[in-house]
This record gives sequence, C-alpha cells and structure tokens, in this order.
Amino acid sequence: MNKAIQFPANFLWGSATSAYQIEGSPLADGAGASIWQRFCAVPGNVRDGDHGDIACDHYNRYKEDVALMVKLGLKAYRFSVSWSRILPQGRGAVNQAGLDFYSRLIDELLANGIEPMVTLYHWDLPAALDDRGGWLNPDIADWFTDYARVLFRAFDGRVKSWATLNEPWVVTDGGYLHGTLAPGHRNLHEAALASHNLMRAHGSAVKAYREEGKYQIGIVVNIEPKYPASQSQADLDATRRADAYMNRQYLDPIFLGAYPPEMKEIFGEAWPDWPAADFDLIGQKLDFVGINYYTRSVVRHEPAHWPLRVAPVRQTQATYTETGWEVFPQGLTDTLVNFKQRYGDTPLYVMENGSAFYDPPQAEDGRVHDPLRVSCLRKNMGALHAALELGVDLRGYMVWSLLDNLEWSLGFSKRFGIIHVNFETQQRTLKDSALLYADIVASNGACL
Ligand SMILES: N#[N+]C[C@@H]1[C@@H](O)[C@H](O)[C@@H](O)[C@@H]2O[C@H]12
Repeated sequence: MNKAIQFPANFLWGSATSAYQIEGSPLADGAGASIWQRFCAVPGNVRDGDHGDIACDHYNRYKEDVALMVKLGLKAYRFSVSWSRILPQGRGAVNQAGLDFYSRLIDELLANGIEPMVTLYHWDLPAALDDRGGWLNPDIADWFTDYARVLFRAFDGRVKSWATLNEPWVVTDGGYLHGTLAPGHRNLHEAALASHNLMRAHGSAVKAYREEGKYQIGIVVNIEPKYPASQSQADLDATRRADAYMNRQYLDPIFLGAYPPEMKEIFGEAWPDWPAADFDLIGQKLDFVGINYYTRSVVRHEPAHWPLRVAPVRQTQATYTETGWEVFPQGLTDTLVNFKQRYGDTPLYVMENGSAFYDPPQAEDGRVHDPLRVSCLRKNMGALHAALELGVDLRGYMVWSLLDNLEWSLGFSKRFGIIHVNFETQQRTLKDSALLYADIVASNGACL
C-alpha cells in the first residue's frame, strides 16, 4: 500500500461472532433447544458430525475471551443472543438465567471499554417455534418482536447498537431452498414465504424499538457483488437475476418499498403479490445497515441451474479461500459504493469480513502463522479506505471472526478466526492476523 492510510478518528474497530458458533452449553441453565441442535443431531447434516455442544466453550470462558479482545485493543464486539436461552419455548416465559448470562457478558465488555453490538437473530431459531412452523408461520413476526422487546427492556442503554437479523438471504436460501442449513427444507414456496416473514419480523422489531429503545438499530445483510462473465445479453440478464436474488432482495423493500421485479422472474408462481401493508412495516427507517462481505462472483447464464439459471465462473488467476471464495478486495469497495449509489447515505458498518485458510499447527515460537489471512486483511483494509475516500459513510469494521468456531454445516473444518482455538484443549492462540489487526486498531490504520 503506497499511501499512508488514516481512518476517521472515531472509526469503530471490532470483531464478530455468533451464539451457536462459539458458546457451547446450548441447554444450560434452562435454555431451550434450537433448530441447530436438531440439525446437527441428524447424521450427514454437518461435516464430521460436529455440533455446538461445546464449540469454543464461550458460555463458560467469556471473561477469557473478553480479555483477549482487550489484548487486541478492540473497541467493539458484535455477538448474537440465543433466542432460546431467553425464551426456551421461543415465546412466553422468560428464562432469567439466560438474560443473566448476556448481562454478565455485556457488563464485562463495558467494564473493559468495549462497545457491545447485539444481533437479535443469527440463525438459531428456538426448536419450539419451528414446531409451530417457524419462519413459515406469519405469527413469527409477533414472536420475534416479543423476544426483541425482552432484550430491549433488559439491555438497551448498556447496548446501544442492535441488529435485527443476520443475513436473511442465508436463512432462506440455506434453510428453506437448498436445505444445507437448519431447518433443512427444500421448497421454493417455503423459501419465498420465509424470506418475506423474516422481513416482516425485521420491520416489526424496528418499530418496537422506536417505542422501547433510545439508541440505534439496523439489519445485517450479506452482499456478494455479481459481475457478468461476458457482455452477452444472457449473461447480463443472469447477473441481474443473481444480484436481485442475493443482494437487492433484502435492501430494496427496506429502502425502495418493493422487492426487485426479478423475484417473480426467479420464483414464478411461488412469489405472490405480497400485501401492500407489509411494505409499510418492512420499510421502517434504519439507523445503520451492516454489510457482511466475503467475496464476489462472476456469473453466466445457465438454464439448467434451477431456479436462478445462473452459474459461477471460476477466475483462473485468483486466490481462493478454503470455503471456495475468491479473494477480491475490490468487491468490498464496490459493494459499499453501490449501496451509497442505490440507497443513499445510511451509515454503514462492515459487520463481517474475513477468510478461511488452512492454519499450520502452532509453530515452535508458540505462534500460529497465517500469512494468507494476513494478506487478505491488509488488502481489505485498502478496500475499506478506498470506499471512505469515495464518500461512503462507513462507521466501523468487525473482523470475522474473533475465534475459530463452528462453521455451520462445515463443522470445525473451516477456520475464520484471528485467534486459533484448539478444540480439544480450548487453548486460544493469537494468529499473526490477530497481531496485525491489533496494530491496525492501535494505529487506526496508519500502520498499513
Ligand atoms: N461461511 N462463513 C463465514 C460466516 C459465518 O460463519 C457467519 O455465521 C455468517 O454470518 C456469514 O457467513 C459468514
């Protein structure tokens, strides 16, 4: 990088995790089961039969992990709350012990000068609600709002930054269309219905926050910019469909009052004309949008690939991560600038960005050397700064992830952490990427 980088003085540097991926003890102290406990229990659903019964044992080791955040100098920590710890049946009776855990975590963060940023839903739906249809039941907007109100009333003030959902696209594409994630359904109609109910629930919770809360609330979406493999009309149309399905599907109804027209083109009769009143609810004004960026995709028209009729085109000269994602920092800049151009100047946070690479065992010097992740981190910092220089109102960056953790159906096989976790001993070891990130935070980017 040839020019000293300076980020805004109050730029918020942090890290991100999610409850089921790190906490362990999923049924401790009165907690109810989630759909992810059920999903992991079905042989073949998760690589190597991995599950979240222990994970990073964060439920018991949270003070140790906060101390590591302090060691890295982090200013913020984005984490999610397990709905079924708070409401074991998903609705009704509150489990005070569940609230108490998150209260202890929040107080530990605040005592160490770290801002808690809470995600209400990061995929671990209470199993009891799934028994009632889960995201397919329109009542879930009220169930989610009731859950949100419990947290707003308990923590707002100590928590000043709330996000309703994490990556609604993954919830529906993985959980209801392709069945690769909990609850493992494969149904086009269900995917459409779940997606819309997620957005209704989001809007309803934001509306409730305006009655209950005094600080900021937003949503976190994954954005994967799409680039055409050629300028043929077929490939350009495929790119448009892919962008609508994965990216615009969730931001258009919030900021533009309607879903992209391509949704009917993709889903056909499985995509109804949703009630107009729903868009009044979904379109609640947000204080920020969180963007999760990992990669881009270059796409071509492929009639055989249902329902999108799109296929990715591998880039021969590129570096790919262990999750098969192209390392493409320019896509991060493009994503942030595209948001500004299409939706305006709502403040943005990069709420997840990182990379999974094979980490060599701990070296003789006691360190875990992860040069590829270090290289990616450096490149992504440049991409962030380019977006700032192009006028994007970017407020902060949360690296994914603080710890190696349960990578959903990939189990523990993919390591995204800047801190290595030995899952046999629970030993944490800072990787070189953690040391670089600490320098970035301490110098506000000037070290790059
Ligand atoms: N895969 N992958 C890494 C990461 C996943 O671990 C997070 O839980 C999701 O929010 C998002 O998909 C990104």
